Amino acid sequence: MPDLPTITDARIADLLDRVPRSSFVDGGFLGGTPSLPVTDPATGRALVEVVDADAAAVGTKALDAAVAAQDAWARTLPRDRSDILRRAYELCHERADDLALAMTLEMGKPLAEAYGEVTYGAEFLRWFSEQAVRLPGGFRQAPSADQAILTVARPVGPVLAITPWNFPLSMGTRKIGPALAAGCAVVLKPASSTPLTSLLLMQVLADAGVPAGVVNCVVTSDSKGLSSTLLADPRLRKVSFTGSTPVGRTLLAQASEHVLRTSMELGGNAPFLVLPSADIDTAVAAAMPAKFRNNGEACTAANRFYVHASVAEQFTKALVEKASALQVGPGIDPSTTLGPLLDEGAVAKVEELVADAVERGARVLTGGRRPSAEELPDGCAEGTYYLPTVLGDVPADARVNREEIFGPVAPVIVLDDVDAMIAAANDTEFGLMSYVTGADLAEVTAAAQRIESGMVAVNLGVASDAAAPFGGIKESGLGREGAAEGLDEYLETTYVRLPL
Ligand SMILES: NC(=O)c1ccc[n+]([C@@H]2O[C@H](COP(=O)([O-])OP(=O)(O)OC[C@H]3O[C@@H](n4cnc5c(N)ncnc54)[C@H](O)[C@@H]3O)[C@@H](O)[C@H]2O)c1
Ligand SMILES: O=CCCC(=O)O
Repeated sequence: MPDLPTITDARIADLLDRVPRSSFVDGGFLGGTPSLPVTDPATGRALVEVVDADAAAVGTKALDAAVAAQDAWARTLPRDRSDILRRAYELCHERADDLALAMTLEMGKPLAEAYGEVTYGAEFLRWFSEQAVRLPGGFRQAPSADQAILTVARPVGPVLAITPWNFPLSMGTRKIGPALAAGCAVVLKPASSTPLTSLLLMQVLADAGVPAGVVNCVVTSDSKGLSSTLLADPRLRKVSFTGSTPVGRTLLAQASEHVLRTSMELGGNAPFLVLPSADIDTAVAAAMPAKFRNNGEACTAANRFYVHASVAEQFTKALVEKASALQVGPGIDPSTTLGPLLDEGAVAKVEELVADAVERGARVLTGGRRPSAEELPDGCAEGTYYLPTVLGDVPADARVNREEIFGPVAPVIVLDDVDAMIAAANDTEFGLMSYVTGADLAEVTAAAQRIESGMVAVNLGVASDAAAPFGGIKESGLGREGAAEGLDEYLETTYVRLPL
């Protein structure tokens, strides 16, 4: 990680002056009058306004462009698609300062983490540039005849990619990378609260040589209008969604009309297990990013800590110590390690969940409130901050055990039996991420295999990797992103039978 740059008002003004402010369709940014504010959660002030696209009209225009570009892109040599993706990866790194600052400004993550996301997000472009020239396919002899079975991978066709605000760059590249590698054209719809990073990504892709129409980006506050228009259009062949489970459910229902391929990366409720054999330093070192990375606003965030009674006191004490040492402030300040939450609604939800837990008997061990204006740097009083929080004695019926907190709150539940810890971990409709910490390999492996989730991190707080299949089971989603599995989501298999 390079030293973080000093962010001055002039630097922010320069970026905001250059960042595109409207939808990107058929190779160009559209005109229009900006009216949709993008707010800085660190100060509560509007950064810029962007053009709020008419969902049906601009959505259809974007799909027209994607459909027109689809065949030629599918026929573009895999080597050429690979080279373009590779160039886009390089450009993301060359433009890391702009991309990172845009993310910190529009959603609040600390600048160091925003640079981390540039690396992570760009990696999907590099990984899939390498996969573009390794499309699957096969040739085998039919067992009962002198005939052959040939399988050929083909792109599914135009894709609608819908992304959330919490990882504005990587959630886009995790879809666009494999889609372009497979030969699919894309209409991206970013969250309306964080359009700037996606618009900068459009510039990256265009400058890398992605032809007009192959990637389009519709910025609109009317997400329902956009999805209902495009999902009703039979030319669209796939929807890839990252966001909350309720919205995913709606999109799955809409996608059934034209029997679309779907990929669903949905909500989580990750359990974090501290087993009897856990080394406390290792467990806490994993717990900190598992809980507080991205201000606690990650689908993978540890939502519930099930700690074995034999290590509970030591673990909780160490977690409280580390959590209370986090530096709350605006993401652009290099000393900040916990930035503001997205908006007032996000803080209100966290307050509500903490109040519910406390009413039911939980104890606030640190935090448990918003910081006062005096505890924040000048100019940040209107920002949407919440102190890093650890709750003890959290009862099983508290809402924090069931609902995604999406904020910097760690509920600790002490249990004296490993079976009970695993049963509690699995007592949720979600199954995205889980964390297991322990030094006894047999104990850890047994627990990891019994937890119902698409991903398990052992003695680690982050498992995300472009080379790994990311995704959930149960109501956390369908399909995988990243790795070879991530490319398969954008391919259809055609089977050809041949005489030998
Ligand atoms: N599994 C994953 O990989 C993953 C990654 C990041 C976030 N998430 C989840 O996303 C949620 C937080 O993100 P969010 O608040 O932006 O989620 P969200 O579901 O509210 O919104 C996600 C995206 O869907 C759009 N949207 C909302 N309603 C829509 C509709 N009816 N039709 C079409 N689009 C619609 C939004 O504008 C946004 O672009 C959390 O639940 C988090 O766990 C999951
Ligand atoms: O918010 C969920 C995505 C987090 C990640 O990809 O690491």
